[in-house]
Amino acid sequence: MILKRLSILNYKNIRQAEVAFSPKMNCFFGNNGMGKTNLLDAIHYLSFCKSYLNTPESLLVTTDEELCVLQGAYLYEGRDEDIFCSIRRKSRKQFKRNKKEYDKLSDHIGLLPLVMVSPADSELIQGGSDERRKFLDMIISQQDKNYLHALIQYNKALMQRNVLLKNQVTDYSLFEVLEMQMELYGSKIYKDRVRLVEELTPLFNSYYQTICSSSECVGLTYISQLSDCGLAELLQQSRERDRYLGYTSSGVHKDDLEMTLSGQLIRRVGSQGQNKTFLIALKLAQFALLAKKGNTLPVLLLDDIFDKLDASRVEQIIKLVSGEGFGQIFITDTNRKYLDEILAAMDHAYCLFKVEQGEVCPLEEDNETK
Ligand SMILES: Nc1ncnc2c1ncn2[C@@H]1O[C@H](COP(=O)(O)OP(=O)(O)OP(=O)(O)O)[C@@H](O)[C@H]1O
Repeated sequence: MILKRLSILNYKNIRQAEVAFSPKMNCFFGNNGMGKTNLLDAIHYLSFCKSYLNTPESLLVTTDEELCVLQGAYLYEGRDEDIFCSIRRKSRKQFKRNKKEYDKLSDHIGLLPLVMVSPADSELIQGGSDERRKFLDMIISQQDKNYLHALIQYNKALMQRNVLLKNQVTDYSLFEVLEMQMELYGSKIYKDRVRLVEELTPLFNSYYQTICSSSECVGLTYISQLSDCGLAELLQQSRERDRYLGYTSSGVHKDDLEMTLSGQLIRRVGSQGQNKTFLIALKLAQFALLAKKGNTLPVLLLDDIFDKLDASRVEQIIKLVSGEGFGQIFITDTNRKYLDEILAAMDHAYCLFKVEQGEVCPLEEDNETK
């Protein structure tokens, strides 16, 4: 899958842009705060109907404007796909595929697979378990519509159970109905997450070892109460405690993905460069898995990935992304040095852009096919 052209009207600090991309490597450089991340975020929005940075919709529209429009022209395994999105302040957004509006935005998820690596990923290590669950859920949802459906239904039942708990309802038959639904959808979510972590781990280990060129030992372990007990039983057992707490304390919404370096939690022992390497390896593993299981290669967005990495790790990453196995790549950096190294190592077509004050300018002299 390839994003051929992107047009942007009033997305954050990008007031207007019409950009044609290379099917392979697209590099963007510019000073801090110029709009490089915003550009990648707009591409992310077209795949996931939301900002990667979880920016509220009202803050996506340029400060003094009312309407934001994103339009992407894609080539998907030989056929054209046009994706259109308009966001108006204080109004429902419109999302269309080939001029037809979606009934449900969830129908769009997975159509345009995409993996983004961003400085904001540090939250995966430093943040709460919800960040890590979202990461797993987002990968599986891109491959499996039933998973996204199960997640939506599980969360609905969970919210309803929490309302019963808050209102101190004691009619257990009402709990039973909701707990049956949570068991049904929760056990699918649990099994799919277990399988994902099993599949991701060897790929992740291999990328980590390649990038750090040493034998630092890293690990991923999925932690769930469901590994010892069925969810219906857990929920029934915890009803009294949950009524006291006012929320549901057991279930797949409490699961976690443990991330370790040399057997210790990486958030406690990892250096900034080790954390960054860990996250890049994890995202490349995600890419490899989506590429293997899907019908098309995902788009890869690499936002400012070289900061904090030593020269040898940078060299390994440059080798990886300029080699085979990837499709279309968008990469940003504050200076051209690393981007030029990537372009020098490649034998494919590429585009190079300068991003300045929200304007995306192609550099004609570099815009050649080798
Ligand atoms: N809704 C908005 N309207 C106008 N400008 C906005 C809006 N939201 C964010 N911005 C501006 O976008 C700029 C940030 O852009 P972005 O994060 O893309 O920078 P960047 O080029 O990636 O920088 P860095 O190299 O520091 O990561 C900031 O100047 C911010 O004020």
